[in-house]
Parts: sequence; structure tokens; C-alpha cells
Amino acid sequence: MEHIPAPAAHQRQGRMMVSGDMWAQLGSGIAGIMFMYAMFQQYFPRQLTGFIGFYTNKLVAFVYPYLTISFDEYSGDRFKRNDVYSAIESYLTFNSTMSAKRLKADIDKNSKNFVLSMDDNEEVTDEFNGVKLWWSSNNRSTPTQSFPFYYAPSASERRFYKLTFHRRHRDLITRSYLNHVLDHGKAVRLQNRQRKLFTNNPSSNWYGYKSTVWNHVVFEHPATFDTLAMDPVKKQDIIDDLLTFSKGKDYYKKIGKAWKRGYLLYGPPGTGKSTMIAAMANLLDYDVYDVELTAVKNNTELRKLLIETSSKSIIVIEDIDCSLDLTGQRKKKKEEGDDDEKDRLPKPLKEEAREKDSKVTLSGLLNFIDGLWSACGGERLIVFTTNHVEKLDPALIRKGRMDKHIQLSYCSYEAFKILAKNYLNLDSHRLFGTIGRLLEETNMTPADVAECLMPKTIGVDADTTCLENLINALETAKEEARLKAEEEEEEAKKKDEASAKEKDEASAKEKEESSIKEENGIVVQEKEKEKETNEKKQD
Ligand SMILES: Nc1ncnc2c1ncn2[C@@H]1O[C@H](COP(=O)(O)OP(=O)(O)OP(=O)(O)O)[C@@H](O)[C@H]1O
Ligand SMILES: [Mg+2]
Repeated sequence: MEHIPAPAAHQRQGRMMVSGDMWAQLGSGIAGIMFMYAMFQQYFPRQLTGFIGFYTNKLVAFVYPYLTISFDEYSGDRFKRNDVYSAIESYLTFNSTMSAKRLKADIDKNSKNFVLSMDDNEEVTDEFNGVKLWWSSNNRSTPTQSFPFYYAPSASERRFYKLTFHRRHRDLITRSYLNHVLDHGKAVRLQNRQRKLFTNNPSSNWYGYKSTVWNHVVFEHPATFDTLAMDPVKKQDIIDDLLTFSKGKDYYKKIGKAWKRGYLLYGPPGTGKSTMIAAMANLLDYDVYDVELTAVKNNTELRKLLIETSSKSIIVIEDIDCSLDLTGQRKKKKEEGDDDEKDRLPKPLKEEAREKDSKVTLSGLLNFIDGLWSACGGERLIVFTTNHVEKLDPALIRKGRMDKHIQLSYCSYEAFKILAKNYLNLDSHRLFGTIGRLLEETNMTPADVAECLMPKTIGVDADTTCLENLINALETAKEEARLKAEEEEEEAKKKDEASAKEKDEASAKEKEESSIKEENGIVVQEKEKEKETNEKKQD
């Protein structure tokens, strides 16, 4: 057993006591400082606290050579997520996975791979042109004390990224590095983003924490131009037009035009207008904003919706002729009619009915398409669809607003071949000839043809059954069209006859009236003559 000399043991004991005391003193010192700090925060006048804080920061800045920049998730009105924050998030996703110890996981746009990003309160380093920088993700608590009943935990926490770097690199960081982060971040975001299908919220739901003017779901429509049944030449023309547009950033800048393009898709129901929009979005990898115009109260709201759309998107207004009365005269008529109806309602309901009315006007819509605001963001397609192009105001669809008018019409033989390939995987069949002839003779929409081609049984010769079904449907449609044409002809004939009869009757009546008048005229003349002779006799 080791023998410890008495003085040494005493010395060691003393040392232990000294270090024990020291920790105790340090602990109480820290507690004291914390207490003082709490008192300082609570009782010092606000202005004085700010003043002291300001000079403390100055002092620290004097001895501490590092600068920090923070990027809040929600800035300004807090209703819109800061784009810079999102870009940094994506940039760090790319850079942080190697160095950060705590990561968050999400799933990529194809739902196939995990996307890892830096978790909250984590720090990573980055290097740019040989300069070292530090990024950290933080939470800032801002409790809402004055109205505790409004307290929402999520509302009180603001997330932000903090960038720290040596002050001698200030110029490099603010001029080059931040742009580099933004560009890379945006590129990564585009790569990883899930495309979305948006629709507008009614404006009554626009206000409140994190409420948005657009609601969205993930866009997953499988339509492509390959599966779209239409004339191949026309299809290629549309594809070329779209691709040229999407690569035309510099060209549009050069010619001084906003980087957007309008498409008007028109044709009977079931000819593939909505399908084509999905194919466009899939071709260009764009988001889709489906505007429900009847839920937009006025032109200001329409503009707000436009501002909140992102670039690389298609803004769609379906059935534009039904969404609004866009020609002055029809609108006037409708208003008059509506007012009659509304007048019969009790007063509060009347007000409500007026409130609900969309007051979006033609000029509001024109401004939406090509006003000054329409240029913000860039790279946007605006697509209108309609079944009745003739009903639209010419101002709305003139070139420059709706640059390309695309007519989608009944199924042609070429279109049928694409459908047969899609639905039945058939390139040729002995019945193709008959179908081709029938398609030339009658009108059938691609939607109806597609329905006939959908296999309904899993038989030995399911393809032939489908094609025969189609032939039957085409023959029925042809027969119906013939009967309808006959009926219409009959009706037109009847109408002609009726109008001819009416004309005859009218002319007979006219003749009768004129002869009566004539007779009356003769009688009057005779009476006047008689009167004259009587007067002469009296004289
Ligand atoms: N040209 C086409 N190519 C491929 N499929 C088509 C085509 N046209 C229609 N279809 C099929 O028919 C269905 C209806 O088509 P879609 O909704 O695109 O028609 P629409 O022209 O938008 O009709 P509406 O005017 O009633 O809105 C789609 O689900 C699609 O499968
Ligand atoms: Mg449609």
C-alpha cells in the first residue's frame, strides 16, 4: 500500500478543496450574472437596454473579427416564404450532407431517393475561393406576450440561417459568394422539386399565419406529347414552339418582350385540351396554376394571384367563355337579370350575393395577361381553353396576348393510330382500313375513341373486340349524324315554308288593306264632291 506523507496528503486535500471552492464560486458567479441579466431585461427601460446592447455589439465587433449575416425563413409580411432562404436551404442540402452530424430527410420529386438536409441548430463549413465560411441553422423565439390567447407555437419560432465569415472577405462574400449560393441553390431546387398543381384559394382564406393564395398538390398527370392523339405535324409544331420558348430567355430580353407566351386551345369537349396542358407541363417540367376565375372577386385579387406565381409555370384558365361574361353587352344583360333576382332577397342575403359576385372585368383579365405586372418572374405560359372560340372577345385572343391558337378537333386516322398504339399496343390491324374510312365520314372525339379502345375483357382476341366496338360506335354515330342532318334539313325546310307562308299572308293582307284604303279614298272623294255641289246649290 502506498504511504502518503502527511504534508503531501494535506497539500493534495487542500488542492482539492481549492478546486471544489473554485467551481462553487464559478457556479454562483454564473448564476449571479444570469440573475442580473434577467433583472436587467425585465426592469431596465427598453430604450436603455437597446442603447447598452448597441454599444456592447460595437465593442464585440471591435475585438471579434467575424461578420454574420442572417437569412430569415419568413421576412416582411411573413406570408410568403423567403426565396433566398429556400435557395440557401437547397444549397446547403447539397453541401451539408458530407459534414453535418444531424440531418433531416425528405423525399425527392420521383419519390425514389432521399434528400438530406441540415437539421436545426447545426453548423457546417463551406469554402469559396480559398475562404472559409460557416453556415448555421437557427431558431429565434419571439413569444407573443401581449395576446397569450393568440399564442401559436409555430408562429413564435422563426427559423433562420446564419452565415459567418472574416470581415476582411466582406466584398468577396457579399458580391460573389452570395450570388453563387443563390444560383446553385436554385439549380438544386429545380432538380429536386416536386412539380405542383396549384389552384387559387378563395380570398376569404388569404389572411392569417402562413396562409397562401394558392393551394397545391403534387402534379402527377402522366400525359405526354407521345400519348397525345393528334396530327403529328401539328404536334411537332407545338413541341418546337414550346421548346423554343423555354430556351428563349436571351431572345426575349433582346427584343424587349416579357418572357411569356399565350396559348389558346379550342375545340369540342373531349378533344384533349386539358390533356395537352398536362403534356406541356411534363415536356417543360413546369408547375401548373389552375385559376378558378369565379372565385376571384376583383381585378386586384387577380393581380395578387399573378404575383404569387413562380416562374417556370403554366397559368391555366379553363373554359374561359363560361368563367366570366367577358363581353360588355352580355355582362350588362346578366347584371340586369341578376339584380332583379337579388332584389327579391332579404337585405343581408342581398349584400352577400353581391359580395360573392366576381367583379373581374375584361380589362382586368387583359392586364393579367399582358399588363406591366405580367412580366414579373418570367418564363410563364398562359393557357386559355374554350369550347366556343367565337364567343370570346377578339381583344382577348388577339396575337400578342394569345400568341398561338391551337384547334383540337375530332379524331383523325393519324390520331386514332396513336390511340391504338397507346391503348392496345397495335401498329396495324386488318380493321384499321374500315376505321380510317369511318373516321373520315363521321365526327368522333378522341375521348370517345379512347373509351372504345379501353379493353373491357381479358379475352384471347381482346384487340379485335375493341376495334369492332369502335367500328360499331362509329357506325352508330354516323347513323345518328345522318338522322340529325335529316331532321335539321326537315326543320329548315319547315321553317322556310313557314316563313314563305308568313310572307304570302303578309303581302295578301297588305293588298287587302290597300284596296280598303283605296275604296275608302273613293268614298271620301265622292262625299267631298257631293258636299261641294250642295254648297254651290245653296250659294
Ligand atoms: N387528343 C387526345 N389524345 C389522347 N387522349 C385524349 C385526347 N383527347 C381526349 N383524350 C382522352 O379523353 C379524356 C378527356 O380529354 P380532355 O379532358 O383533355 O378533354 P377536353 O378537351 O379538355 O374536354 P373539355 O372541353 O370537356 O374540358 C382524357 O382523359 C384523355 O384520356
Ligand atoms: Mg378540359
